[in-house]
Amino acid sequence: MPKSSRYQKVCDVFTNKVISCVKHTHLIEAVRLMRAHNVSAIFVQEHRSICGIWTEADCMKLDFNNPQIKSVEIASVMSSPVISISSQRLLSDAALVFHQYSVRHLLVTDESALPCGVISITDIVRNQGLDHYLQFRPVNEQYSKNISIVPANMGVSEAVKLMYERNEKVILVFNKQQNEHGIITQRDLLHLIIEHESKHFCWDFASWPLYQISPKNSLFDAYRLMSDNNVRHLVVTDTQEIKGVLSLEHLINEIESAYCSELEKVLAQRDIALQHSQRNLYLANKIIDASLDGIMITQQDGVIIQVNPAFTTLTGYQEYEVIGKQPKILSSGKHGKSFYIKMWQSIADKGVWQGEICNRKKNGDLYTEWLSIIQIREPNCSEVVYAAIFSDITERKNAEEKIVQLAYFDELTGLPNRRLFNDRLSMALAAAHRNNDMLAVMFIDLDRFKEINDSLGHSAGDELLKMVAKRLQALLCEGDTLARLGGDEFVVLCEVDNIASVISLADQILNHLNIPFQLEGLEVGATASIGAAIYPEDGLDSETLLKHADIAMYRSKEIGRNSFQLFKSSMNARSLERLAMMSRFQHALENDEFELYFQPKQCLKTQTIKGVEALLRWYDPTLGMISPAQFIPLAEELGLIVKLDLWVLNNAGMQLALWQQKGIKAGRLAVNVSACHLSQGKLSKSVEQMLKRYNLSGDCLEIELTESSFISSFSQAKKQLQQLKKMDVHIALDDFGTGYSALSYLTKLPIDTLKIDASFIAKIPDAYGNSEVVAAIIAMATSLNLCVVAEGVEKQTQYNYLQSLGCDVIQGYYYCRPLAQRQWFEFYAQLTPA
Ligand SMILES: Nc1nc2c(ncn2[C@@H]2O[C@@H]3COP(=O)(O)O[C@H]4[C@@H](O)[C@H](n5cnc6c(=O)[nH]c(N)nc65)O[C@@H]4COP(=O)(O)O[C@H]3[C@H]2O)c(=O)[nH]1
Repeated sequence: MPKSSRYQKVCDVFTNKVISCVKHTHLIEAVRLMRAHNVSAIFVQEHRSICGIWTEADCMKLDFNNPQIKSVEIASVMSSPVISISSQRLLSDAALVFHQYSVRHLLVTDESALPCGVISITDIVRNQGLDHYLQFRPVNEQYSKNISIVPANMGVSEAVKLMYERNEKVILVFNKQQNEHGIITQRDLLHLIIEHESKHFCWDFASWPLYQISPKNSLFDAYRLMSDNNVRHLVVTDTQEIKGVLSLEHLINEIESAYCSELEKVLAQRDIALQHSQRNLYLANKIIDASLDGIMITQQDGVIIQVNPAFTTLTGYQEYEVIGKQPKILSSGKHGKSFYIKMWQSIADKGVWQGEICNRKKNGDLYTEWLSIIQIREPNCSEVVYAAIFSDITERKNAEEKIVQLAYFDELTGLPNRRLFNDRLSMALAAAHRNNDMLAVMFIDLDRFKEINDSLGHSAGDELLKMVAKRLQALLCEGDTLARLGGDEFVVLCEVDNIASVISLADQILNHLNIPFQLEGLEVGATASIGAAIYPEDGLDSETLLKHADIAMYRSKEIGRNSFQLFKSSMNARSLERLAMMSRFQHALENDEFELYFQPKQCLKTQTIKGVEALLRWYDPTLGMISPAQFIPLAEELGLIVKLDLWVLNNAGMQLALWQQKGIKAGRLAVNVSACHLSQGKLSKSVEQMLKRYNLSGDCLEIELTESSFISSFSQAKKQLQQLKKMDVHIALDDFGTGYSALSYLTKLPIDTLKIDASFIAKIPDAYGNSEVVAAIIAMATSLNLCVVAEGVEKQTQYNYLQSLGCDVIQGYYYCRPLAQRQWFEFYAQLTPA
């Protein structure tokens, strides 16, 4: 079908005139009506509705010999029922109806189904624009060749009968007298009804002269000739000889067949398109069903018309629960009106909206979805539908938040971490610079946190850090930042008006931390060392301020902890010293700059020497003599403590071998071993190798450990100590009384000796309870069959008192200071005169 007419409707081409008569109308009246309106069909009505149709072609069925033909009632010759078509249907649909019912006229009905006109097959064909098609068809192929020619004097009824029998729509009449041909058509038969009585012969009804056309002409020429002369038949003549008749019907048939073949093509294409779209629809539905994204389709008024299975999975609503409802069923109430106004504005402007939205599931849970809403305009109509496609991104959002949390916050305390602190510090510095403000950066480091952690376990340590964070936070003002930089290190950033307020804040912090914490049913005290640096006095940039606050904090530690220090420029030198020591220490270990000193111990009962403790000394050519109290923590920090232990063990072994050679019998040599060495499970192996290397028995060696060695991994420590005992090595518990003094260790671990910390000995004898503590320790150790050594005995009074308590051994300046090797040999020589 030509493209232009593809969407033409019946109402575009029909004749909006319905000529009708009632059932009892006589034929003659009906024919008069038809002629008056120049129509080829008349409708018959009964009770105001159309019940039949009578057309020119129906004339053929009449008996013209019937003298009553004029008064035949139309109802007896009409065709019924009448086929109708809506004026809004496409012409292509009308063509199908013509075809289906083999009729040439259809009654056209309006939107209220009332008759409003007629459409004939000719109307359709004329409107199909197939003129070009007629131009390429010669008359030769189309006309009726066996046309009857009857004599002029033949009775007209006879001629009609002949036409009916031969199924011819025209008949030629030859008038011999005039040597002229005339023609009678179906339309002429209508005249016959009217003039039935006055005319009897064919020639009386025939039209002449005839319009002629050559078989070589095109059908288009024939069509023009017919339209120009308002005739419907042409006689086909070839060199004056009549070959047949070409009627408008032939042209129409020709056009019709072309039209039908076009129509078939179009229908075939439509079938393919339909199959295609059905397949597309099938695939689309499959995809929608299989989609992991939730899909919801709504009408223009928002009513939900389709959802997919993923919608149910994500929202919890079954299909039947939402179809026909509005999408607000999912609303979380978290977005204001303006959110939805913007969303719909975007859809109206761009046809699409994408974004995050918080909705509510059927079970009430809130979830965040990534939603795309697409406006879809339905083809060939103004209807709009909306497709909402969404995925649940709650987990992703949570993960993102978690990432931000992890990136900027300390997981344990929830405080800002170093990164966030640095950001805030930079911003605060920029603002302080603009407004000439003063800022304080305060480093807070818990004292002896490691011991708490080691003795009570990591989870208790974590709990303590959380409680400390809470206490610190409670002391700060809004706008101040408290961050945890790691371990037991906290840092505060606050805007201050003067130095006094910094000192006051530090005091408050120290006081609040001094209040004991309740940790796993125990009261645990915590102190802190605090250092602060002030902007702009102590530094203009983050790095300098942090460094100076750190140095001040270290100074607090050095002066005895639980204190606060403001940065002073002189501190810088000390910190540089520490740095220098760090790099020197590594060098010292590699270059054997360490030396063992020996401090003998005395048995109080026999007044004789009872063992020796090996004490490490470091003499650096530039830094001078450095105390183990300084470099042991440094070695721990640098991860070199085990290496240092091995150096000591090896040198102790070397000494013992030498002493044996020299015949020195001073009892066991005690060696201090780090907690780390024991907890790594390497100590017994190290000792075994050393004893083997110097061919020594374990009995000549004592290992001094502090309580912290057992706490981090008790079972590991126990195993190690049992191994040492198997080698006959003695074990001493050092600094007893300073740690947690958990008595259970004394019974569960194979400990031989208990060393009372010098801090107790320094205070005895006194009236403040220290004497009682020492007395109790000695009594307990005796009852557990442990040897007791009192450390740091300097005075005669201490000596006497310890003796009165039945203490086994003393160690301290009172008996002997730690001695270098040569001095030690001399000391020993004095004890045993030759
Ligand atoms: N005021 C006073 N002090 C006295 C007296 N008698 C002894 N001392 C000192 O007390 C400390 C005793 O050693 P410690 O308690 O094991 O305490 C030791 C020990 O824990 C550690 N240490 C020393 N040598 C080593 C070692 O080779 N390895 C390890 N891991 N630690 C060591 O360093 C700590 C300090 O060692 P030093 O400075 O040598 O200090 C030694 C010693 O010189 C006295 O009458 N009065």
